[in-house]
Amino acid sequence: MTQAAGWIDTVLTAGPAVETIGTLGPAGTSSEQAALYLWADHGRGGPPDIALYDTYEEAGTALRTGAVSHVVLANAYAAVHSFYMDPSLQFAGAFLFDTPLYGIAGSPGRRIPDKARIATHPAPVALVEELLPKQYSVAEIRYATSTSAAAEQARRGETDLALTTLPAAKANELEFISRTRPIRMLWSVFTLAATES
Ligand SMILES: O=C(O)C(=O)C[C@]1(C(=O)O)C=C[C@@H](O)C=C1
Repeated sequence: MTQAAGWIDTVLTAGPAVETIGTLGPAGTSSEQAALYLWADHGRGGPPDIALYDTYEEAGTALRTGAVSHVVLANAYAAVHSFYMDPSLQFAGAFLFDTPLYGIAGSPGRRIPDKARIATHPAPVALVEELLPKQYSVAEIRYATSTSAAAEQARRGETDLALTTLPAAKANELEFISRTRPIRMLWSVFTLAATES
């Protein structure tokens, strides 16, 4: 079933201009794609100004210190509560946006053991069981800070495989060995809370 992407807009349109968007990197994450979508609809125009951080917490710090005007984060992120609870931050809106395709990928030509070490971000870990071809089983799950960081682990040979996105697989010259699918995801956008004068 397909569903159109759509917006819950509280202050995105009326609030501060979307000047710079901070989110989770490195390049190739779902978050980067979500930030590009946010920029396309609400950015100030011109080339996308997107700052990628190793963690969502670092993106939050960049928002609090004024290095970025907005942060976008996946609602599947376990610590999303820390953004909702922080009185210095303001929920600006949310949008439904499918992630890029996720699948299990490895370096072409590299032997995959029957029991494989697999890198993944914690949020989509259930997709490992869902997508791993039946001839393989999991020897070890190694958690990474993002789907792109997971792909980097597989490229460096620290794991046999990674659960990652299509853009991150391409950037790290990995090849999918499983079927792929997107994740229907709600994304939250935060700005700095307006200060009382
Ligand atoms: O690692 C990424 O690509 C992300 O953008 C993060 C993230 C998440 O934290 O939930 C985003 C959506 C998916 O559920 C999996 C991972």
